[in-house]
Amino acid sequence: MNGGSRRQRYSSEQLLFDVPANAGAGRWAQQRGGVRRGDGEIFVSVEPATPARLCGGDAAAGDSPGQRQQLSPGLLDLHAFDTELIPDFQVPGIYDGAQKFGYGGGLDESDMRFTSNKMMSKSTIFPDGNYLKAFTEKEKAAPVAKIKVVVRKRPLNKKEVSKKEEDIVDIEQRSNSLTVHETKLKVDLTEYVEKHEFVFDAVLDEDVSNDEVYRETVEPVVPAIFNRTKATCFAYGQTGSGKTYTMRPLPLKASQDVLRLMHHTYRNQGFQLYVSFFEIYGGKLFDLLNDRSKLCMREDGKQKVCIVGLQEYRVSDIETIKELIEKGSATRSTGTTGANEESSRSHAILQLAIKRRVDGNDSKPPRPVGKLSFIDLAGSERGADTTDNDKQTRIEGAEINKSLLALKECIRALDNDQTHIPFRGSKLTEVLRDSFIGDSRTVMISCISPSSGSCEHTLNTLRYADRVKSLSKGSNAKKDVSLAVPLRESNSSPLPSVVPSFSASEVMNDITGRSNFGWPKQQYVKEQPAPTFVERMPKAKDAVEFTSSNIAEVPDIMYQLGRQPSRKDVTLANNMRNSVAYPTRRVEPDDDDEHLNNLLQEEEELVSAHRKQVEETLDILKEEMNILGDADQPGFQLDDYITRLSSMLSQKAAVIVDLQARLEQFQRLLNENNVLLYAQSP
Ligand SMILES: Nc1ncnc2c1ncn2[C@@H]1O[C@H](COP(=O)(O)OP(=O)(O)OP(=O)(O)O)[C@@H](O)[C@H]1O
Repeated sequence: MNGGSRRQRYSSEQLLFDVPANAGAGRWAQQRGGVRRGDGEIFVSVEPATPARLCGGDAAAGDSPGQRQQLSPGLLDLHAFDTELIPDFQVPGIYDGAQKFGYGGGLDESDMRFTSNKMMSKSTIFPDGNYLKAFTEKEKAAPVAKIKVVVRKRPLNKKEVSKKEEDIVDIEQRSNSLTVHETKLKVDLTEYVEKHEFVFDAVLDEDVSNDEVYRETVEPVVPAIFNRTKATCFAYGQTGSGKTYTMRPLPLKASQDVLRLMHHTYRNQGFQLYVSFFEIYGGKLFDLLNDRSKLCMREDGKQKVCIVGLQEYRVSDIETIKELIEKGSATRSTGTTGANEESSRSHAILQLAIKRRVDGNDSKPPRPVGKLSFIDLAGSERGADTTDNDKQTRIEGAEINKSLLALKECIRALDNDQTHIPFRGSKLTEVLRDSFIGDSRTVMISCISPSSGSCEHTLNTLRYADRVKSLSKGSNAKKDVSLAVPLRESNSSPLPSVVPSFSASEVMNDITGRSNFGWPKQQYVKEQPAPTFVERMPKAKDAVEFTSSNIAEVPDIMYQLGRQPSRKDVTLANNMRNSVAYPTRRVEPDDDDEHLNNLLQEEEELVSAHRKQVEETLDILKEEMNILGDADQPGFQLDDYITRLSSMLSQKAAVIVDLQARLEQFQRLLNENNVLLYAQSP
């Protein structure tokens, strides 16, 4: 049938299809017959003579073609059949076979959306959100990158639209790149747009569904957790950027795949699935599946982290998992921030653990095999969220910042195969310790808002993602390449009329402070981290005070000055790039550790200073109670009362000022570390 195509036999392949939940025989049979070939369409043939077996879930099995079968939700397992090979796309499946079996119909291509045209990677989304999917042994064994960084942009929300904020993020899915258009002001107050371009492993725009996010991120790592791999998927981004929206569906989808593999590919091999769900809030652990009971973290003799008291539920059906996830999510700590009414104040960690009972021995506990952890991080900017929130929120922010910094450090250390991994940097990384040692995979989903009002946070998120990406060995992640392009709008007066004409070398001089043409220096020098660039530069003692970005950006600076850089300018910039030595702060591999340690030490000192302040205040309070008591007594000495009260108030003020100074110092350090987070070289 359908001549002209090559034919391929999948005798040794086993293809597993998830049958959509509501795709009983009726639905399938009622579809219009046949599936046409072509780009993105499927064609399937099961030859009458080929033994094909349909089974799975509660579907009735039939062993020979021509036999009518009842399909119901579950798994459809097809093997040993022929199929036509269609260039670029093929799905060996059941549709024509189904006709032969007497279904009288297949699926029309309009009912199917293929998201991949890779051989043997087949996924179909039905309009109702159900899906048909096939895996092969080959697919299972496909290597998965150790660190994968994916960016997801959410749509503008109503609030942003009503404030007339613009979408400033362009996504180019085909090249996995995105551009942020940042509007800035020149010295003469005309606007210009600075473009920041990034490349990641995948970029997903606002139209991409949660199903597609799953396929791009977690799906490829699922088979690996049956093979001793520990995989971690986390979402990162400012509050309201869509972390929870993105993360929430992933565990359930992964569970479906895990169950499918357990019940089919690894049938009768003793694998079991366990679910746990907890949160880290203010440095403490709470079980989200056990009335938020407080948990303790302990290390055993082998330095393995155990969370004492954490309830793990053994699950074997998707409904139970769904209930558990819903229960845990409802228990999670949320609060309100300026950007999100239901903001996560904690890091929520949901773990799917695969264990194995060896030789059916029920007396021994099952052995841990692999684990998949989903982390919905609290908003990344919460530490800086000091304006419209209270003290408690700011303390939460400090804790969150610390854990994000520590998380980045751990990923970096892991990817460098460093022996020392700074797990102790935060509760989050301590908890994840066993997910990071051995054969591990990390998927980071950076969530960004497209709105102009969130530009700074978006850039910070992307820089963090870029940093994580650049940690990945062999990464060819393009760094934040910024280009300043004058706005062509009427209110932007063209700069050439107001600025003198400079050559690149003059601009270079200006950057180095030798001459500033009367213009404030900052106007020319963009804050522009260039993570690996400085590292690659040779060091020299007496080199001028350049930053890595200054030189790389000469042509950009020329643009800012309204000048089109000539080829000579660009060449000069390139030459400078290659020859000038950089004395900028070189970040040694252990610098981050040191910062982290400083931060932790400062934090300890702050807490003990606070404790001292409370004790001292209590003493003063007692004293105050005494003088108030005296005031009620006959013979009350007013002069004495005034002197003592004045002294006490001064003491109280001094103690508070002292604590305040320490707190400010700590906040500064946090902010610096935050800057480092985005700007450091690996
Ligand atoms: N891709 C998207 N498509 C449609 N709506 C989205 C998308 N991403 C987020 N939203 C909506 O935006 C709002 C904020 O999203 P969400 O709660 O996931 O943010 P968050 O990053 O988890 O915030 P926080 O850190 O404060 O918890 C929600 O109402 C959510 O439904």
